[in-house]
Amino acid sequence: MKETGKKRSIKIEEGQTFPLSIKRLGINGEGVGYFKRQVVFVPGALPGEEVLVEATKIQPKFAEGKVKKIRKQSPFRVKPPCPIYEECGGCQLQHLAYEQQLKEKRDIVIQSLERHTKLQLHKLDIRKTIGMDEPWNYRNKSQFQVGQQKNGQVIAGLYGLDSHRLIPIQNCMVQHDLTNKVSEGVRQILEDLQIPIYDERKRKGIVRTIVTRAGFSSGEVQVVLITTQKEVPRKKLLMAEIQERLPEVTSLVQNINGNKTSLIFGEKTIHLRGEEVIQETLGDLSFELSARAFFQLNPIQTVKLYDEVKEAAGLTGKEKIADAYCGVGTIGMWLASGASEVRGMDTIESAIIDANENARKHGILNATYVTGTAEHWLPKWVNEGWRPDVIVVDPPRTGCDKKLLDAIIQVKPKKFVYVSCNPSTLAKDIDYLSKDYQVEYIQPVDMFPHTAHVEAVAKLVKK
Ligand SMILES: C[S@@+](CC[C@H](N)C(=O)[O-])C[C@H]1O[C@@H](n2cnc3c(N)ncnc32)[C@H](O)[C@@H]1O
Repeated sequence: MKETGKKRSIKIEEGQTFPLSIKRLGINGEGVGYFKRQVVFVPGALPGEEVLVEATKIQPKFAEGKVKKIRKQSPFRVKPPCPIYEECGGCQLQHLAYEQQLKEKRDIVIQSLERHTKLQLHKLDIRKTIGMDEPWNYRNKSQFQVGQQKNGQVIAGLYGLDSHRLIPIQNCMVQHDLTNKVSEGVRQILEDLQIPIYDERKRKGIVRTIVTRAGFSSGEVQVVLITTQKEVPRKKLLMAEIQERLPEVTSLVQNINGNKTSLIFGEKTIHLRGEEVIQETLGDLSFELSARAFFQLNPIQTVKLYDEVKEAAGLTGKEKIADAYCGVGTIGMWLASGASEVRGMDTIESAIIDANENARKHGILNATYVTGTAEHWLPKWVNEGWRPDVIVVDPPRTGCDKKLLDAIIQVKPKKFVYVSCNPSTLAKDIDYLSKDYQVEYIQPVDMFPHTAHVEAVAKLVKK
C-alpha cells in the first residue's frame, strides 16, 4: 500500500468514522479514496461506492480503514461464491463480477503508468485484459499447512489474513479439483493414522505442510509431505494408505524442514513412492516436474501469456533472443523454433539445469541457459560480441535491475518484450527506457482470477 508524493501529516485519527468515495482499486485489491486529501485504503470496498469507513491504522503517508456501511453499492458487487472468502484472504476480488475484475486490472496498469511515467496515455494501446472462460479451479498447486485441534481432528489450510489462525480449506474454488481431493484425502489419512502433527508454538510434532501439484494434461498428482524430521511413525502404513485411497497420486515425496521459518521447503528431499516427477504439457512442450521445480501455477493462462510473448516478438526465424529471468526456460523454448538462437539466464541453478535438460529433451538445439544474474550475463555477452535482436524479460516483482536496463539501452535491440507481474515496476522500468524505446502496446493477461494479481506483456520498440 505505497503512495508516492510529498510527505504529509495525516489529520485522520484512529477509530474516526467518515464518509468516503472509492475512486479506484489499489494494487492489493483494496478500495482507494481520499479524505481531507489523505489517501485511505479500504479492503473490500469497490470503485464507485460511497462507504462509511472507520480508520483502523494511521501511517505517515496514508490511512487504512474498514467498511462500516456501504451507502451506495457498486452495480458490479456480487456475493462471493466461496464460503470462507473473508476469513481466508487468499483471494481479494471475489466480491467483484469477473468481467469487471478484468477491466479493473487494465485500469491498474493505466494508473501505474500515470503515476510513474510521463507517457501520453490517450495515445497508448493498452488492450483489454485476456481473461479465462472458466475462471475457477485454475491453480495446479496447493500448499496447505496442517494443524491439530484439541479433539485430535487434523485440519489443513492457510493462515488467515493478518492472523496466525489456520483456516481449514476443504474445497478451494481456485484450486484444481485434483489438488483439493488429494489434500483432503491426505489430511484424512494423517488423522486416521494419528500421525504427529507439528505444533508451531510448542515446536513439537512432525508433519507441517501438505503440498500437492497436479498435471492438468496427465491427471497425475504429486504429494510432498513437509516434515520436521526424516522419521515418521507408521510411515510405511502412511505411504500404503495414500497409494490405496488416492490412486491419482503417482508421485509421493518427503521434504524435511526442521527450521523455525516461514519458508515451506527445507533442503532435503526424499523420494518415497511412485515416480519422482509428474508430467505436464504446455502447447507442444512436455515437462517433467520434480518436487522443487518451479512451474507456472495456471497452465491454461500460461499458454495464452506465452502466445502473447511470441506475437510481440514477431519472429522471422533469423533473430537472436535473450530470455532474461528464464526460470526453467519455458518462454525461450516457446520462441526457439522461430529464432536462430536463444540464450537465457536465471539465478537459480536447479532451474537452469532443468531448462537445459528440457531443451535437450525436446530436441531444441538452438537454446542454452546459464546460471547467474541477467545484469551480469547480458553485458558480458554484448562485450563478447553477441547482440540479441529481441530481448524478453520476465523479472520478479521488484522489476529489472538498472544495470540490465543500461545494457538494453546499449544494445538497443529492435524489440523488447517485458512480461511483468507488477504494474508499478513495469511502469518505472518503461520510464527509464523512454528516451530510447516507445511502447507499442501493453496486453494484460489474467493469470490469477479473483486475486489482485496483475500480469501484463508490454511490447517496446526502438525509437
Ligand atoms: C517471474 S519468474 C520468471 C519465470 C519464467 N520466465 C517462466 O515463465 O516460468 C522470475 C525469475 O527470475 C529469477 N531471478 C530473480 N532475480 C534474477 C536476476 N537478477 N537475474 C536473473 N534471474 C533472476 C527468479 O529465479 C525467477 O525464476
